[in-house]
Amino acid sequence: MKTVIIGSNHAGIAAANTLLDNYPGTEVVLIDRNTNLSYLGCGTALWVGRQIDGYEDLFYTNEAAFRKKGAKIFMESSVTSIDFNTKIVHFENKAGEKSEESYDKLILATGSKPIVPNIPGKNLEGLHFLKLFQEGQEVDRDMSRDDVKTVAVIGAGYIGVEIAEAAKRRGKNVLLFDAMPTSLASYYDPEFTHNMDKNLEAHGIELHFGELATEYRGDKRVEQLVTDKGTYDVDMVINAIGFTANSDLGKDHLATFQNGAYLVDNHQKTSDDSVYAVGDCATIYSNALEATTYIALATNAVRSGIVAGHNVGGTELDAIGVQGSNGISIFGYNMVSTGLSVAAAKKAEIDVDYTDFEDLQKPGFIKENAPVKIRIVYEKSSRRIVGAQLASTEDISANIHMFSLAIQEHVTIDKLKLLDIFFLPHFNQPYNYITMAALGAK
Ligand SMILES: Cc1cc2nc3c(=O)[nH]c(=O)nc-3n(C[C@H](O)[C@H](O)[C@H](O)COP(=O)(O)OP(=O)(O)OC[C@H]3O[C@@H](n4cnc5c(N)ncnc54)[C@H](O)[C@@H]3O)c2cc1C
Ligand SMILES: NC(=O)C1=CN([C@@H]2O[C@H](COP(=O)(O)OP(=O)(O)OC[C@H]3O[C@@H](n4cnc5c(N)ncnc54)[C@H](O)[C@@H]3O)[C@@H](O)[C@H]2O)C=CC1
Repeated sequence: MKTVIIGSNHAGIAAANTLLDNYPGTEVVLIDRNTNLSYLGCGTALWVGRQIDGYEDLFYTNEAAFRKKGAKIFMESSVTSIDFNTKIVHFENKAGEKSEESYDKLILATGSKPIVPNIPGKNLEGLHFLKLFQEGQEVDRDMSRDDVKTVAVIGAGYIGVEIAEAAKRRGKNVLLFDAMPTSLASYYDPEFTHNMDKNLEAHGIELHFGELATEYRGDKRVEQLVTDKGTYDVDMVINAIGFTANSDLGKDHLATFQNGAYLVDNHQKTSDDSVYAVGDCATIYSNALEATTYIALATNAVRSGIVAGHNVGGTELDAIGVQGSNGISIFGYNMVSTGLSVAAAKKAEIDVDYTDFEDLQKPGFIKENAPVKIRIVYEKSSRRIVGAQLASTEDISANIHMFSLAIQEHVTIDKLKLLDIFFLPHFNQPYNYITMAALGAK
């Protein structure tokens, strides 16, 4: 059997490795238009902000590794069209030479693309996006210019907040814009984002929330950013207002979601029996929403690639859905969340309650210690947990995995009240904040 995989980043790589490692004899062909594969975008801000020495270690595999496993791999080759009837993929390399590959099974792993603000001045120099490794390099180069003193970041989601920190660490004046009234509004409730906003301000980042960019102005290069509330002199702009699915190749043939992502079942199969879709170009099932949705995360890309790989290889494997668990660490302030915030639940018309608690991570007699804020969100009628948020300067990240499992397994808030949580003063308190928050639920 021959499988062609279009896109060899996180999702495509996971699917290819699953097939190559578990199904000897399977013919695998990978096609990608980029020069590199496996770039960990999460490292861009760390590298641009000089928190790590360089980008070299942000790649975890390469072309040679796939050749060694017996796969055919075509890099710098763009798939231009797919004939779904004859099962042939047409592609073109950078020299313009056209080729084709037939398939028995096709895995679409074409990922996502940044949403482009459609405002005047969008072709000026000094405007950036942050998706590809090469775009990270361009941002890094621009930040190295002495005449780039003020950087505007549009979008205070995960990419925006992380790159705002990086720009500040590079000594720039940083203006951070978002349409919403706080940073990270899609992931956390205001009681949490306000702390992050204070943290950003305390580190000198100028916040402009509830403000919409309307124009980039300049001669050749951007010189001003105009919003619905003011005009700002800037030397560089980084746009980070979210991703949308890159489904150009199959959107006329395959069923799609409202944002264009390929609709997939729990085997990652699309509406065409021979075609699978994985990662950022596909939908995902949310256990919190109990519905199909779109969540662009590398973690989901890898898991969906594994599921598709096994199903294509011949082993039935059901995806179990996700919670969209995520985390961020900015100037030492850590936030993690999973499932739905109260705001997200309201938007999805799920009637929820929540319980909050705040306490030190460890008993008061331990010197190295900091407060932790927790919110657990649960559905009013069923009392199932649908979300959790934690924030602290302590490393509270591992707590969120338990809440992810709780959402997946439909655990109620009441089940959490007497959960066996160990105590050791080096780590936590006997009256653990998870227990205390659960006990406080209405
Ligand atoms: C700056 C940044 C930081 C991030 N940080 C995190 C993080 O901390 N945690 C996390 O979970 N996620 C993070 N993400 C999100 C994560 O990177 C994506 O969810 C992930 O890359 C999705 O993987 P994918 O393989 O589905 O798609 P993509 O990474 O988008 O890869 C798609 C591939 O398809 C190829 N392709 C597309 N069209 C064609 C075509 N026509 N022909 C040939 N090839 C094609 C592309 O060249 C690309 O290599 C971050 C993203 C960015 C940009
Ligand atoms: N730590 C992590 O897990 C990371 C995850 N990622 C993922 O990569 C994807 C893309 O990241 P982001 O681009 O940061 O998307 P995002 O969805 O995290 O944030 C986009 C932000 O832009 C704002 N916005 C939307 N339209 C706007 C407009 N016209 N003007 C001003 N603001 C506007 C939104 O309110 C939102 O705060 C996301 O799925 C994200 O979860 C990215 C970086 C790190």
